[in-house]
Amino acid sequence: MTQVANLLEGLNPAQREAVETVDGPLLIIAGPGSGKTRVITHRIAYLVQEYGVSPYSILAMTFTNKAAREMTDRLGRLAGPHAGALTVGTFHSFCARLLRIEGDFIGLSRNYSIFDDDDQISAIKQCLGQADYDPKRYPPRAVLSAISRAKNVLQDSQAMARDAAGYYFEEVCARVYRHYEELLARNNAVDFDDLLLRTVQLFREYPVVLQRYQDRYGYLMVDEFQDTNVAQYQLSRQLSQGHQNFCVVGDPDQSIYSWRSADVRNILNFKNDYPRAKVISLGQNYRSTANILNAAKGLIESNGKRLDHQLFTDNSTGQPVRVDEAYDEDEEAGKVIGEIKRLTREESFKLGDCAVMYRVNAQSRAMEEACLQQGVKYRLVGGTRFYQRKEIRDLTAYLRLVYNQQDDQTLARVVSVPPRGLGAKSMQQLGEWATGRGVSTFDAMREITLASRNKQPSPVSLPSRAASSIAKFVDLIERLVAISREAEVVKLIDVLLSESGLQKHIQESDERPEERWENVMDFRGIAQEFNAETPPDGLGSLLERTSLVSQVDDLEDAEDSITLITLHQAKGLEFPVVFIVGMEEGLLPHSRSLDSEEQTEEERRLCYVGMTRAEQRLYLMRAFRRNFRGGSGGPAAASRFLREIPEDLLVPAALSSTAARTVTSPQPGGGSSIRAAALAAASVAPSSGPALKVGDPVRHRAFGDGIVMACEVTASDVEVTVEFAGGVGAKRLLLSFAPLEKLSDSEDPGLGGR
Ligand SMILES: Nc1ncnc2c1ncn2[C@@H]1O[C@H](COP(=O)(O)OP(=O)(O)OP(=O)(O)O)[C@@H](O)[C@H]1O
Ligand SMILES: [Mg+2]
Repeated sequence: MTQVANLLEGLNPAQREAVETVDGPLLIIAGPGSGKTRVITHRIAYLVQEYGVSPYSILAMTFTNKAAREMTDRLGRLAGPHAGALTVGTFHSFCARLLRIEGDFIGLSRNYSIFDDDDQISAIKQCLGQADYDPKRYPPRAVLSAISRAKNVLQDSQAMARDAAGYYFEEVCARVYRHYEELLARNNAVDFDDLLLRTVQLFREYPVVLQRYQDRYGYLMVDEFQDTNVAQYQLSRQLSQGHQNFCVVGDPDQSIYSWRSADVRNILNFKNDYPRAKVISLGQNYRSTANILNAAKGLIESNGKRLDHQLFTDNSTGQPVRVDEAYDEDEEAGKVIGEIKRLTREESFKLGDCAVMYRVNAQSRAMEEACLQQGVKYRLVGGTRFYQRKEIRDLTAYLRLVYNQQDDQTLARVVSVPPRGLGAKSMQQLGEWATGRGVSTFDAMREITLASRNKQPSPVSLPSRAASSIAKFVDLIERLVAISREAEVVKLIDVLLSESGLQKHIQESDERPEERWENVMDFRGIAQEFNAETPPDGLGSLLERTSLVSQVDDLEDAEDSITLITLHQAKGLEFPVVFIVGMEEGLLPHSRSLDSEEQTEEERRLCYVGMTRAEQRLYLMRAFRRNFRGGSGGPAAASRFLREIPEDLLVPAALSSTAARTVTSPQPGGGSSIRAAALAAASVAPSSGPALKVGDPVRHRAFGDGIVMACEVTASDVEVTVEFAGGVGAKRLLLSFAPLEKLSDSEDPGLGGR
């Protein structure tokens, strides 16, 4: 009994009510950090300890495996040895297990396989062929997405076809879908969406089976209910039909998965589907300081359609949210790491207290590198490490071969990306011949090419197609080698990308071509740093850097390490210190979301989720330039979200960067009064106007003297065009960063009046 008392003690009255409501449907809608997940875990422990409910009959669904693990951990502490008998997992893991046992009913044998992304795409390609559709007109990725959407609303191919009548693309997809179903069946396989769909179908067609699971699971709970899709909701309804002991917790303001067909309307439907449902809201946030909470609330209020609910905290005010700006993503990363080091040195924080969150995976690259340079351990949640991504490995393999043609290992990788008609058999023959003569594969290729150029018979008998492929390949590599000896690294990369066909290969790939190309451009941005070295030393240094970075896998699970994580994956988690990087228009909100208000609102919720992960410190960072946008590093305006946060809760942080890097571009740090004025103008508040006007004479630390030709106020800065004397010409500069000094009129360099 004392244990039960303890279970309830740590709860406020609303939470306690939720825990004690053990029978019937229960809907808990509440904001971040209000204890929703805590209520679920306590409720489970309470059911077991107070009511003697068998843990075997409790099913709790979470959204990610990580969340499931965290809940099991918390339950281990609360429910002790009972915890093992509980079923806690994601919808997908629950269904996968169920289908292993019951799949026979619907023709799936026990050893069925689950198709991953690559498998799915090649299956779709095959099906497009069977149905006689041109994959150029019907991109497999788009077809697969349409099929996935149909599956998420529980449509099989027939249902999809019925719905598609009159919409040509959908009709095509429905036909491909039918072939795809057959293919999956032939392979005794399912895809990710099928796990849910097939389980719901199984329950529908075999009530006996459903009955068994209804009997077993007398209590059902779902966390993060705002992110369930139709299939997940349907499955929960089936399971809870009889007893209706169904408890869901969620927060409409944190719904961030509509792109995966999650439907926040499930929360609203809940009240219709379960009219007896008790609704409880939890108003108190226990996670964050008042400043952090209020900043987040200020942001989310910009969303139009919201269920209004109260959210307050008794926590201390805490420090203001810190906002800082950097020249580019590397400086941004350097500043973040510098501040984290300071927090661990001067305050009581540990590395494990700190998390850095970002919108897209490509942003992890700069952070990973800064960690490495500074010897700070990190763990990357989800996502492949930057240098291990396929497109980056392909590109660096080319560079490595150009640097050292004796590397057979690397040649083997490069030779078929993109495919160039050199089959495994030819390569094997070639390899054997080379080994026999004790030369590298590339040298052997060179000999063959030389022979054919001199119209001599080939020393190895190869199909003529292979021989001509080899000659082309040798040509390509030799040309690149020549360039590498005289040109800057970036130039080499550019020629390589276009002439090897790698660029086309990546941009036309089926798998996230945009994101992959962004990664390549990000890599190009890194390479820029080595441009200054004499060729081919720059290439050598670049390669050294990349291999160093990819050799530190063992850092991954280190306990005392900072966490690098996307905003999407951060859902449900909490950290004492949070940095959100890349607060820029086009990134957060993401450019793909800008054409619809609804999607922009989802981006705002995503930012809200990120901010509300923070317990004590929150930092919002932006960079003026970001290399992965296309290598040129176009300037980006500050995120509108920064302006939407109440200004009095923010302070400029002016963090110092620890990154040891040589910068050739204009750098923050000039001490002129114009800079101060411009910084004020460039703060998160809308600009108060330029401190320079057209015609003003100015002096730049590097470019010399010039005249202001144009001033343009952007969202967060002032862009000035200055015509410099002495053959330097016109430059466009960001006022807040350019080391510009206004001259008195008597110092006019004499260009004026044009
Ligand atoms: N009554 C309470 N007393 C003390 N701490 C609490 C109380 N309720 C919740 N907490 C703590 O507040 C933090 C947030 O709780 P929890 O993670 O359950 O919130 P949540 O509503 O699930 O948040 P999110 O919406 O972000 O998932 C946790 O550290 C939790 O232990
Ligand atoms: Mg939670």
